Amino acid sequence: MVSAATRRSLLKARAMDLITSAAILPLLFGCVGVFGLFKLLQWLRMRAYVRDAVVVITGATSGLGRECARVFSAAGARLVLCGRNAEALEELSRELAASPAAQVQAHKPHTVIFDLTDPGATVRAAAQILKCFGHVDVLINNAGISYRGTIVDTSLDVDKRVMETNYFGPVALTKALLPSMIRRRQGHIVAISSVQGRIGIPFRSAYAASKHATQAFFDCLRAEVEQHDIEVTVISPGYIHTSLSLNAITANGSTYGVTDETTAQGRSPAEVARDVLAAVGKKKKDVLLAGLAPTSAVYLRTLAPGLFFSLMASRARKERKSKHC
Ligand SMILES: NC(=O)C1=CN([C@@H]2O[C@H](COP(=O)(O)OP(=O)(O)OC[C@H]3O[C@@H](n4cnc5c(N)ncnc54)[C@H](OP(=O)(O)O)[C@@H]3O)[C@@H](O)[C@H]2O)C=CC1
Ligand SMILES: CCCCCCCCCCCCCCCC(=O)OCC(=O)COP(=O)(O)O
Repeated sequence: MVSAATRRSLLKARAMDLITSAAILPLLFGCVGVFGLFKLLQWLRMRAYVRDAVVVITGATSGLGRECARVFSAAGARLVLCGRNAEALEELSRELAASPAAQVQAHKPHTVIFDLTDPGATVRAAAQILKCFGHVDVLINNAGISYRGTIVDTSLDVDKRVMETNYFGPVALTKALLPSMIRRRQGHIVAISSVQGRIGIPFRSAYAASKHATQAFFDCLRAEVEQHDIEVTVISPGYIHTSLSLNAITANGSTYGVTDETTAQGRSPAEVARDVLAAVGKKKKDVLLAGLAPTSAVYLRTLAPGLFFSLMASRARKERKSKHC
């Protein structure tokens, strides 16, 4: 014999089952569907923004720049590849022209060779860049060098070289291309900065200073060119597995020539390049592409500066001991 109370609770359970299957599940699928649709539309809009856009990439001969070239080419962009090594640029240009994406869209990349530390050459290069397709839609200021050394031992020439490459070069190129963007009321300027544009870590003074200057300049630019419908994106990655540490310069200006463990363990440049494409496609203003520790360090610098400075001092002591400097 089943009691009335048990029958009632059985009925209740059946009703709950019905509601779950009749309301919750369709609601859940609906939400997933709407989210999927939103993501698809976002992806389509991003693709449309980049397809056929004239994209200029500095430092395209290596690392992140080369991967950005591959990713933007696959997305259908018309590329102007910049660097100092003509042979490396031509090789990349041939590779991209032969890729399946180029077979469909037939955009052969242009190459422009110049050294960012030479302001005259940079201004002449800007004129050459504008001649390639008649205008620039997206400028990716990616080229850069890093540095390792103690401040006390570093010659001022080294500080200047890092600033010229990472700051004055991109600033000169941006200023030279900006008037044409303003006339067209269209354009997008990207600066590849670094986590070190947000925090200063020991033995990276010149590099961190150049990246802090980059962050500040492009933040000011964003505010000034908003009235002309020009977008500005600053991207601050953490470690990436590239030749950055190998090519870094030391206190006396010589090449460091070592791939640090932090660099070797960094993210793949192809993955970061896809994040750059997404940031551009979504017209993001400021993007920090870093893991938990560097991201926490950035917040700590603002919220608990005293603690951050103690951590950096202890990092300096440890590094000095391990490198006897
Ligand atoms: N790797 C990392 O851990 C991180 C890198 N970044 C940033 O990413 C950007 C790309 O660096 P990454 O790919 O890692 O390093 P790479 O050393 O692999 O590439 C640097 C690129 O910059 C170019 N370059 C250097 N100096 C000049 C110059 N004077 N004139 C013109 N081009 C120059 C190089 O060209 P050439 O072949 O002629 O030397 C090369 O193409 C840099 O701005 C760097 O600060 C940011 C965060 C982390
Ligand atoms: C989980 C809680 C952690 C609390 C915070 C602890 C503080 C940890 C300090 C982390 C410092 C991160 C430094 C990251 C530097 C970086 O990513 O730089 C990117 C580059 O530009 C690399 O250039 P480099 O020439 O230095 O290789």
